[in-house]
Amino acid sequence: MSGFMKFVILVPCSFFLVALIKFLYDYLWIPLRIQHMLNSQGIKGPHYKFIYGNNDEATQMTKEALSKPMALTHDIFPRVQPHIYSCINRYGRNYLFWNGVRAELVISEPELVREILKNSEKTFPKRKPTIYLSKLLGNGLVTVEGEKWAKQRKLANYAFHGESLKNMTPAVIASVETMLEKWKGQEGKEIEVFNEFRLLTSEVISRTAFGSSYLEGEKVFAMLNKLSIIMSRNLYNTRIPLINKLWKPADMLESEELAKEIQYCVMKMVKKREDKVVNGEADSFGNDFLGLLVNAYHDSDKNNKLSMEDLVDECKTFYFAGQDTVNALLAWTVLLLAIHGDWQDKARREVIGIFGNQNPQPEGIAKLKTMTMIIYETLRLYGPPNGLPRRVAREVQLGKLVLPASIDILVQNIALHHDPHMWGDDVHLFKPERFAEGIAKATNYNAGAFCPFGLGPRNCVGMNFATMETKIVLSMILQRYTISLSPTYVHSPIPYITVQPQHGIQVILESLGNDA
Ligand code: HEM
Repeated sequence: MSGFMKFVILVPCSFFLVALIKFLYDYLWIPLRIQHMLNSQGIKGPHYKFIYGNNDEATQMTKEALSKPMALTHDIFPRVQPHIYSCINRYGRNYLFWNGVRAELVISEPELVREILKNSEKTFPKRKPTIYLSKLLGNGLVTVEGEKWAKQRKLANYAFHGESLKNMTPAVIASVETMLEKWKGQEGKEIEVFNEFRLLTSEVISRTAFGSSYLEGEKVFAMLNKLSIIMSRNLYNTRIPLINKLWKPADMLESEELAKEIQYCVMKMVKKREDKVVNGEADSFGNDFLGLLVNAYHDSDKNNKLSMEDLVDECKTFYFAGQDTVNALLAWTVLLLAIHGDWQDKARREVIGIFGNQNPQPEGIAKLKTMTMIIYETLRLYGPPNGLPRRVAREVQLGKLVLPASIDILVQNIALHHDPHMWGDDVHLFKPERFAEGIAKATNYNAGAFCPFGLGPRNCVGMNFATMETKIVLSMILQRYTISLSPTYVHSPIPYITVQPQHGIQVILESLGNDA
């Protein structure tokens, strides 16, 4: 064989060999080493399967669990996260899951949860978002890191706290009034409230944060909703090396299209704000959240400046997070009140005692103790199910464990909230009295045991806004109607980013004759 021929054969062979060794190192050696390291510290879990990890089992179990409705109980954990439920029962509260080739340490021990979430800025930061999540939220506040996060968080804190919240009350009330106006004449008939609350919460976030109406954001909401469904069905999707670079599945193509379209719609809204100032119709970009963002986009100080891309992502984030979450909370609370007439009566007595037949006002809202207990208990039973994702930035000690750098962590809040060791044998019953003396007492001063809004620096920036909105909506309904569950209701909680009622929530309202 000539020297040239040897060269032609040997060079590609050596490349192939190096690539193969690297591939086996990444996809076999590293996972097995991590598995051994954690197993030897007592962390067990289903075994690593080459490339796919445990994703196929998780997908299969979820499909099966969701294939039919369930009895009307609140024991939803085995249904909405069957794989996690079965692993916790088998391997304990902390176990190792293989999301493809990524090691994911699932944690549901309150002390460790607290430590992770309190140190979410540096030691346990957020993960790089999956492709589908980045299409949904981009570099918005939920996913962004470091200095950019600090800058964006400051703006959001300002827009959704204290005085700003008080100023939003009239817009929330006006949106509820529009919904209630539509309900007039529907007494004794069936109303599907999940969809009603979808429109309402869309209207509320549009008016309060973006100074527009639901109609203006309608397209954005619909597209974000589609993106969140696509993301949920790809939650346990394995990324196969190379193939994912060469071929894009239909879901990916659709997500890219939707993300482009959303960007276009949001930029149009921003332009409208800017034009008002340019045309002299307004002397500032406004004091609402969109106004603050547009101001930051025009800021000449580069420390405060926001790029157009970040502005669009922040709008996407708040349109989505501000609507989807409260929509689900309201719907499940109404279901629980419809089933538990005693708590419905207690909540109504409290509302009438504080507001009479008048619209809610901020000072009174702060006094709604029974309603706060009901909201906490609803969030415990039907809170967001997918967990809080983090990663380990560098080798670190967590409790007694030593964790290797760059593995992922999943704080499993649904497991925490449905844990009988923490909440007792009646864990699946709706008992708001658990929270009669506050969260600290209910959790035995274990901050990590109940965190529907997260914990630590990355906790929910919209928490006060969400509870204020929920309390206003429920107060205004309870002032006017009794709620009972329609016999047509089918209990089928389904996990998207929030837990949603698959077939809606059908209730029957009877007027109390108090048209406030
Ligand atoms: C019932 C309603 C809500 C629930 C249960 C909820 C839940 C959560 C949770 C658990 C987190 C922490 C995520 C993590 O640690 O990885 C979070 C963060 C966040 N939430 Fe909410 N949320 C709600 C309403 C809202 C509303 C109304 C808004 C906007 C107005 C909002 C905007 C955000 C944002 C931007 C973050 C990220 C904060 C950061 O990382 O600095 N949320 N939410």
